[in-house]
Amino acid sequence: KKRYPPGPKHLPLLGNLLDIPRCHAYKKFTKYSKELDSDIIYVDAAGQPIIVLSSLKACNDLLSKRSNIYSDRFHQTMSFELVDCKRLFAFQPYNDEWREARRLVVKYFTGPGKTPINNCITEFVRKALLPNLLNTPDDFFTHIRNGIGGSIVSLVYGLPTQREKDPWIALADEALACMTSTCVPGKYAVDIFPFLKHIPEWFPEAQFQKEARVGREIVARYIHEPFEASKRGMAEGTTQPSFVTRCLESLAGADEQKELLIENVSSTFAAGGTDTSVTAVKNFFAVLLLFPDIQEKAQAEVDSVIGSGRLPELSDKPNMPYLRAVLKELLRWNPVAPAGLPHMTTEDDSYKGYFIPKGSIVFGNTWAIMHDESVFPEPFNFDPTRFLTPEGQLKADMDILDPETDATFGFGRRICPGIDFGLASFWLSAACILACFNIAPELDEMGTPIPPKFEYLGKEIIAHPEPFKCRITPRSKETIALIRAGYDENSRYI
Ligand code: HEM
Repeated sequence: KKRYPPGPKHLPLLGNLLDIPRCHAYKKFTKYSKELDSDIIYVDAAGQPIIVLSSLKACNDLLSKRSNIYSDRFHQTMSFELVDCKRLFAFQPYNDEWREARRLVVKYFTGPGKTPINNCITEFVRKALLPNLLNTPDDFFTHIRNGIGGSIVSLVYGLPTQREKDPWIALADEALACMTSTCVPGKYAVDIFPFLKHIPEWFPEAQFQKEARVGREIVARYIHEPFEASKRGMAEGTTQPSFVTRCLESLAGADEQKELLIENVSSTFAAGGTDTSVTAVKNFFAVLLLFPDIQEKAQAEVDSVIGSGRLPELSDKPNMPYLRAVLKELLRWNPVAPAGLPHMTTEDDSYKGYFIPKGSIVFGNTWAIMHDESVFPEPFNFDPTRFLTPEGQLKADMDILDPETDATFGFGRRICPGIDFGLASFWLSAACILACFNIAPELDEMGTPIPPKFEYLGKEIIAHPEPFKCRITPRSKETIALIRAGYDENSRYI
């Protein structure tokens, strides 16, 4: 008899389907893992095996070291078929089409030659994020989206981007919301019982069909329209050099198949980076509000490194260990993608004597890994010093797990290809915000600070905070002048 990993008791047919919550499922998985004292657990979703790995070692052993059989994606009827995300390589099975897409990304976005990426991030922070925060601070959620998301869209498509309310970013936003909310495992009955996809939209309880139709239309527009606009701009000479223009030039005379590939890679890359990086920066605002002492200490470090008369640059990063530790702690304390993106096995396997069937959905439970008290004592406390030596330098030999490199960005062959981009935009935004602004709680009519409240609904793959309020004020006249000098107020465009 096959010995499956330990798991909660399950019902016949339904298995643990009724035990898996629709929100924050990773927390329930963490609880099971603790109760069963095992870093590998087995959950049965109406016959669909789910393996949850709750230690970095188990994730590395399986998702990384055996990534030849752990790199497939779960075929979710809702997102993959009904919303038609199958064109996006993040959702694609582990096959030649995915490999070809991934090769293009690696060629253009990773390794040496990242200067265009860094320049683009710097430009968007200085010409969009900072001026917008200065001019209309209450809309900071939108500004983060426009500043961070805009840099990715611009880098990929080279289209002129508006400093505020850019229509391409708005379209990307809408499409992302559809993608991330429809690919949550266990959320839709049609993912468990695929025959439900044949139910018509007018049928009672077929709300998912309406959601799928709306999502399908937006995702199709998002994949196609910016790509076509970029091609048009290339012909008219109005597009800046970008991933799309470079690919099309190097594949001159490319056939329709190759164009579809470039379109797929562009939209996936732009989508993969936007929500994640934007969420990390929103979480940074939350931390500044919650821990004013940390804000003060990080500001002191930034000031001491940049002196006066300039803004932080990416090259300052090695000289700001405290800020780096704050950002590591933020990625640990509140992971952007707490359960990562599920992988799937393509062959039977065994681990620690347990049988793992082919076709299992495999989660690397980042939340559990980052809140393991044996690795991070008092894991729910926000404490950047856990990454620092007593002298205030970053621990060199990271005897402790490093959230910048471990788990946060996934595992194995599917690991996030936007790590460099994500970390650079996160760091530069944080350093510039600290250099230019004080972030404080809102005041009530009596002038008393309102204690900040944060809510994470946990309904999607990315754990974004619900909108919250804060007071963002420039730190000095000098910072106002520096921000104003960095962009052209008379132009709508960046
Ligand atoms: C804080 C920032 C970010 C975080 C936390 C993050 C996290 C992740 C995670 C957990 C995965 C799943 C990996 C796996 O399956 O094991 C992923 C995949 C991916 N990410 Fe990121 N990411 C970030 C930024 C970015 C950026 C900036 C880009 C692009 C500009 C990007 C593009 C992608 C793509 C295309 C995939 C799909 C890879 C594939 O399936 O082959 N990400 N990311």
